[in-house]
Amino acid sequence: MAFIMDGLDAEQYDRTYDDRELLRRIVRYFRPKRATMGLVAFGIVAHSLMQAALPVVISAGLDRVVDDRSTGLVVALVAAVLVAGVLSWVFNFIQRWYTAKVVGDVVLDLREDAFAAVLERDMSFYDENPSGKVVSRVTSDTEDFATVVTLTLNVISQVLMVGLITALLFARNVGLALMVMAVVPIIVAMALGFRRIARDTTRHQQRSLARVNATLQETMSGISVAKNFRQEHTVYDEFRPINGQNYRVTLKQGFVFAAIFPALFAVAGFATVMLVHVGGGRVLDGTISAGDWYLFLQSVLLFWLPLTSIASFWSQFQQGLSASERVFALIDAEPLVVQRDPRPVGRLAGRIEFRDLTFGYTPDRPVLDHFDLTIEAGETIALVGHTGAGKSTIGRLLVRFYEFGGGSILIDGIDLRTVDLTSYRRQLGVVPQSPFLFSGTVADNIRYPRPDATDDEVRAAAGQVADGDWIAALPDGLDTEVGEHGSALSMGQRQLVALARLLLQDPSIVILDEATASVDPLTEAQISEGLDVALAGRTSIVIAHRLSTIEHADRIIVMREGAIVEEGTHESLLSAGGAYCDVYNTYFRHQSPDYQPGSGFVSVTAP
Ligand SMILES: Nc1ncnc2c1ncn2[C@@H]1O[C@H](COP(=O)(O)OP(=O)(O)OP(=O)(O)O)[C@@H](O)[C@H]1O
Repeated sequence: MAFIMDGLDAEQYDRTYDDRELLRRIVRYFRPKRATMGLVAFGIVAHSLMQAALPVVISAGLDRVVDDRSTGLVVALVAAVLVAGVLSWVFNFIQRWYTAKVVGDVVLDLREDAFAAVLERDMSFYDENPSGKVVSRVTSDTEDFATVVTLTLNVISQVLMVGLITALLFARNVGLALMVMAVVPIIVAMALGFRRIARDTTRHQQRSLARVNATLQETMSGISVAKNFRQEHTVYDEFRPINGQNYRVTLKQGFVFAAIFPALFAVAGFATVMLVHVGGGRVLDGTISAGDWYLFLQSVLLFWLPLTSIASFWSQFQQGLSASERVFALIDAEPLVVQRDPRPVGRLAGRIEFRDLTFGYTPDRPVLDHFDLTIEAGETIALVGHTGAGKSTIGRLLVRFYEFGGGSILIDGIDLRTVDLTSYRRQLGVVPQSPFLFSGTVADNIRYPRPDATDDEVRAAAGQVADGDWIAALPDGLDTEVGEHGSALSMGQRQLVALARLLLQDPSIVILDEATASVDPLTEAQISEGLDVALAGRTSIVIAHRLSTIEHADRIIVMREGAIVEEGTHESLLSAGGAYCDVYNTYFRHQSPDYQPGSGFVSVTAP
């Protein structure tokens, strides 16, 4: 059986709440909806009363008709049944209408809270939790939570009905009523026994569905790569076992749930048979009237149905409960990046110090180990080194996407752990290798860091990048729609938009991961010009991939395996013949204007 559960372990941030804690959290969402809940309660009580009244009216009518066979009595009985039926319908409608309203409102709130929590999570959270799984929590799990609520309200109504019928049965005939009651403990015991197993299978089912979602999501985001390499069949082969697992887990859940109803109905059916037998005998020997016998048989039907649904309710209730548990776990996930005593920062000069910094994405694999680096305000440094050396990691720690283990980062002498992240990040301009553009126009994207910027300010920022020449090449200028993720623009154009966005933001510190993708010489020149303007007067950390950047940098930092192995200017490092020369030969040599294939190597003389 173990293979069915492969990969369905709890996620790291999953919590297990006890039922009371969970219910307390759920109730908190309902408190503001008291007025509507009042209407629901009214509908429940009135509907239950009407339901219970029907067999009483008919039973009393039957006894009278037996004694007095008048047509008027039959007509009155029909009218009474009709009125009770219509009222029962109206109250049922009120109950369900307002239940739908309350549930809708609560799901709305819960989903907003879950989404707000998703936005708050650190980047490390997204490393560990594929976006598809997170999406499942915000969508289908909040939906399942709604089921809990609808079910709970139905069950309250059912309990009320069972209470009324029980009182009625005892009032009519204690002996028969006791016979009916004898079966109740058996049904309750069966339901309770079923409770735990239902919750476990349900939790597995939800996790496996989240796995399906995560796989689909990943496939969709990488579909162009898969098609490029003609790997559709591999993607399909990976999806099949995950989908198959969901099938098996869902089937198991179905079997578990399917077992409970027949078992409960068998017990209830047995009790009804006994009642027909004993009740019929009593009518024959004149101990009870035919009306009473009818009342018992009808009431018992009204009694079993809610009771069996209360019992089976546990299964679905558990399903919703484990869904809400997952949503609350998402909302409650502890942030790893914690700002102690955060204080807003004013305009920063931009002096950055990494002191004895230690960090690893996983605790057992440090990427930076006792790392030291000081960058002066306004200085431009170029980080170079082979792939995986830790260059991007430095930028990510500076943005505070991840929490570091030891040491400190100081900005203008202030410990980064004590700054208010909103005011700090406003002064950080981050340009990733492949700039992300949101759907909308070029102007919308430039305006992104400062939504209040005027059209003139947006135009001015765009005009500062390479004198604005690039705008003329866009079909509708700044009003050009960029398409999903900027797909309607070329890579070079996206970078130019990102630079204009940076200028509008006017940060003190820039972290720029230079694009590796090559662009045409004209765009290359425009980007180069744009960079000169964008970086001027700001502290800049450039993960450099372009020769012109390293040539213009104030200082080049050469990294290897998370440590600085060399630093200096382009000329000084070239003449030193050390690690930089090796990096130069690999990445930058061919970008020289005098480059001839197989030429331009500098000799590496130092180790
Ligand atoms: N999100 C992550 N989770 C786990 N390990 C990571 C993560 N990101 C990077 N790493 C690891 O950390 C190390 C440093 O990565 P980093 O991205 O900083 O290198 P880099 O020098 O910027 O490389 P590149 O030039 O290829 O971007 C690498 O060994 C990488 O595998």
